[in-house]
Amino acid sequence: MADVRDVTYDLLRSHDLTTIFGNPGSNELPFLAGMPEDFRYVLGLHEGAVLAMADGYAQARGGSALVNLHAAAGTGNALGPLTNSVYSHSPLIITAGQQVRSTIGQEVMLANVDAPALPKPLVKWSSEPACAQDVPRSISHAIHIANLPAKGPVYVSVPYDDWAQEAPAEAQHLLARKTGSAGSLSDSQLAELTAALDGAERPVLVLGPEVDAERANDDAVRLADRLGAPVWIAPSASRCPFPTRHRSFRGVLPASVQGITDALGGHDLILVAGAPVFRYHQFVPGEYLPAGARLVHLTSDPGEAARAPMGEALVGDVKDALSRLADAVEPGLRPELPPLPEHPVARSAGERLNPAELFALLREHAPDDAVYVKESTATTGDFWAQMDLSEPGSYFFPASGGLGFGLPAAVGAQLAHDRRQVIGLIGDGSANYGITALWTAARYRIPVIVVILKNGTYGALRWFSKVLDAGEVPGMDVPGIDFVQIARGYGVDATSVRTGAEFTEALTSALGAGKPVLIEAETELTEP
Ligand SMILES: Cc1ncc(Cn2c(C)c(CCOP(=O)(O)OP(=O)(O)O)sc2=O)c(N)n1
Ligand SMILES: [Ca+2]
Repeated sequence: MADVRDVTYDLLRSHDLTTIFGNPGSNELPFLAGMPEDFRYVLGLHEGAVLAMADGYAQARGGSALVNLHAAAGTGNALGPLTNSVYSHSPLIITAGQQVRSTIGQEVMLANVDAPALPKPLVKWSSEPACAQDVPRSISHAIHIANLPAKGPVYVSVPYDDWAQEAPAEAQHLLARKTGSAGSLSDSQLAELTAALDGAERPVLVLGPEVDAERANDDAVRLADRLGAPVWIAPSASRCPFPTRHRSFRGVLPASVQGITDALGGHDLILVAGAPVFRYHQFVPGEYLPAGARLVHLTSDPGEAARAPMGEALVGDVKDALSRLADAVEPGLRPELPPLPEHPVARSAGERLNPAELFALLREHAPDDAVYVKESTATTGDFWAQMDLSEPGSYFFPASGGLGFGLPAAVGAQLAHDRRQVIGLIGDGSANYGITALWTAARYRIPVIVVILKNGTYGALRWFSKVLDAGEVPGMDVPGIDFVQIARGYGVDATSVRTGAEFTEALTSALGAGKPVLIEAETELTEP
């Protein structure tokens, strides 16, 4: 007689979900007690770090990740980073332990009251199975719905007395289940869009995170080459969908209505692929589109298609659409674009490292296929101006701007990467939201490099208070944090640097260390 727990582990194994990111409580012990030998548990000391590590792991591996949290208190701690996962379309399978089924209504200690409602609207689907016998099917349901478009996190709460119950024989069918999406543009939709692109004087591509997530980067390059079109990354970029030294690359669009319209001025056809239209940030009202421009939006997410304030949208497989368009458009209709100018020269003026110089040194000394997980909000402009990113999966940023993603996600991404070096570029403000992930990196000897950009302040907010004309605002400075001592306290070797030469030496040593290393860089304050 197989019990619910055994069948559930078999189901998780059939979906390659054998790594559990978690932080346990009494409600979780009956599930974890039976963890098979071929599973591994990655302990995070705070559920926010647990969720963000799982998100970094899932995005880096291009698949799902399994999370196990402690009832309401654990789920609540994870909601911050979960705001990012819903917008990065991360297919996270989040499970949470629940009190004994018959006591939930009494709201006994550690009861997760109204559990499925707790993570909404930050999950695509959530459930607490109506009986123990439905637990395996509910988790199967969760796995499939998380991975069907538009992908996203899901949540299943399981009372802890369910695990030992006998599983229904028919649960065995779940182990063989497969689901997939077949949402491609029709031939007539493709033909109409091909004709529009061929007929456009000055088409432009705007690419978003889904292009990188679905590994459609090369398809986008082929389309840009055949169109002779410039390429922008959609605003509030959380991934890098296009090689940044390709002659078509024009940078990341500003996150304001009028800023985008100004940047796209003169183009008559704007093709947006794999991004919402658009993830505005600073409220700068203006014209949604340049005069005479037509916008067509390709996305797998009906929600993105429906909520956009302008343009036309086609919901389908973005990689399939870009690949078929690249085959169909007429090449050579427009002159080849000129090569890109060299990177701007970056110099540090005084006693502290200019972030642009730090990024230039990374470009020079880090592996070409390094993976950057960034959560330093005032240095974004410098980063994109200095970096040469060419491989898919090279860049991750919190998709909804919720801090606490970066440092843990860098740890999770490194756990997914045996070959590529992951480098976290974390602000001295952001670092504190997920700092406990340093312990996990040390505990499991995950060789991530974490660079703390220490300018002593919430740099982006200082800039934003100027944008909002808010004047002097309290709570902007974070002086006096010693990340070297903190890192060492969590078991991670660390060093502090102030010059380019010191940074290069520390980076080179960290690259060969084979263990987690933190580099605290005293940096100048710059603007996004
Ligand atoms: C969970 C959370 N809390 C607060 C903020 C607000 N916030 C905060 C506090 C920022 C400052 C980040 O400072 P930093 O040191 O990490 O980076 P920079 O100095 O480069 O801006 S940027 C920003 O949007 C947020 N986005 N997410
Ligand atoms: Ca800072």
